[in-house]
Amino acid sequence: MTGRNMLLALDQGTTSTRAILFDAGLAPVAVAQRELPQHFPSPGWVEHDAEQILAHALEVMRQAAAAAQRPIAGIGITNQRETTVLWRRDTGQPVHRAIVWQDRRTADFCARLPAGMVTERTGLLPDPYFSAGKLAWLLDNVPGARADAEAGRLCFGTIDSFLLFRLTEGRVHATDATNACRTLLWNIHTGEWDEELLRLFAIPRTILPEVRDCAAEFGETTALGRPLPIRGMAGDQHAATLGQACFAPGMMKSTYGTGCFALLVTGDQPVMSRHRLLTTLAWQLGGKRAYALEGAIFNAGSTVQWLRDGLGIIASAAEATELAAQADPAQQVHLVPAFTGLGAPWWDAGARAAILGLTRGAGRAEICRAALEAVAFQTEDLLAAMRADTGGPITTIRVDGGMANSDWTMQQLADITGAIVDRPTVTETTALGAAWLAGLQAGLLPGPEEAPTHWRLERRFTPRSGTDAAARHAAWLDAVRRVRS
Ligand SMILES: Nc1ncnc2c1ncn2[C@@H]1O[C@H](COP(=O)(O)OP(=O)(O)O)[C@@H](O)[C@H]1O
Ligand SMILES: O=P(O)(O)OC[C@H](O)CO
Repeated sequence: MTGRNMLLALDQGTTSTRAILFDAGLAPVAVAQRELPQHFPSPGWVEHDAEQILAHALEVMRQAAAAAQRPIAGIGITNQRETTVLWRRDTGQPVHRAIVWQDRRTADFCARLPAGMVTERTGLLPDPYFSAGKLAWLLDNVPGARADAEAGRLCFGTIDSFLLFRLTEGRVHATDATNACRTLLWNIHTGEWDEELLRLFAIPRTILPEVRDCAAEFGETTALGRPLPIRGMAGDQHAATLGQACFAPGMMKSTYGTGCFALLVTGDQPVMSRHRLLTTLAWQLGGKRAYALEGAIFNAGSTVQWLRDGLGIIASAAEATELAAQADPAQQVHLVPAFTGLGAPWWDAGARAAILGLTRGAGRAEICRAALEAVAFQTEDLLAAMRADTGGPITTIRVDGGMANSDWTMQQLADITGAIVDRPTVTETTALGAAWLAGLQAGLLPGPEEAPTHWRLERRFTPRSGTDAAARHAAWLDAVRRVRS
């Protein structure tokens, strides 16, 4: 970076909202965070209070920005994807709580959709995970919403779009292409809202945001006490791909937070998956789209949380690793973490979690090992699908997210997948990617075609021989077969 300006990233995630101030070398200098309350009004339903998200976003951005000793050249926003907000154009007030990506209320509706047509246009599957079904539910279930929407009185958006609207006091109703491509309403081939899909979901065009590049002038906010430009925007997994500097086809990042999201960059043409992966945007810059194959696993770190809070067999996430390392290698215990069904490549909403292979000799250590190993096995299932879709090997995985802190788990990941696992020095890659986008737009950083300056290796995990990886993975697949609905 040639200037000395700073960059502010806002990472609005499923369980927390974080702001990170980055210095001129893209090193984090200040962090502020708030946990986000979750609402579960019915089994399988998950909601967030969008006003509370805004309040937390303002609070953490103000805290982090207070540490800035130089001018802030731009704000980058990154967010939990698919989560759906519908709000009044005149006041900015949401008409209902946000419906979160994990929410399954539209499962029956989605099961009736024409899967081939939806996948061909969006690269996605007609699953309740995505926004369009949630938006249709809001229009049909909030009194007066459909009439107000048709009269142009409502706005739809994902969290990025809602925050932008409010940060700019209603002047800008926009989103970026990576968030748009997760709605099930945006055509990944044309890069536009798709008329056929709008008809299928009965969505009035007037409520949709304008779609911009990930690095663009999104408007100015005065919410931090001085005018600041918003210059970057991307869904969190796409921002993490940029933060991991996965700029070339064949590069892959895998984020192990609550869930796990693996993106393999495939280049400037979409690779349509034949193995139930998602075809998605990696980024859109300078009007040009880059594509990726994505595998989404719904439960990764959340399984460790369940061991701690549900079963109560560990006191901290770190203890799971300590116990796993002591487990009896002769015990063949498997934990299939299908707490909310199975994501890619199975897409089985009815599957439920199970622990299999227990004997009287099995205990806490073996269950912890099974929980951590499940992450490696599930990643291998995604990699197998990616290899089959692209016809090429995957040699290296760049990892991040809370669970990537577990050295033992990362070594298992290398052993099971046969790929090198690289962990960078900055594991806040989502925020890093958003800051990078803002820096790019501000003209302070080079584009993806030039050698990245913001990625440095912290630790490399190399696959070991003699670990019976193939036999262990085969036993895992047998366990998955048993929990399928
Ligand atoms: N040392 C560790 N070993 C295993 N899991 C861990 C460890 N540290 C954190 N985690 C898991 O990582 C998750 C938090 O990661 P984070 O990236 O902050 O998630 P998110 O952004 O989805 O909220 C938690 O679910 C936690 O159980
Ligand atoms: O909030 P995270 O980090 O769990 O990410 C959520 C994903 O974007 C959902 O698709």
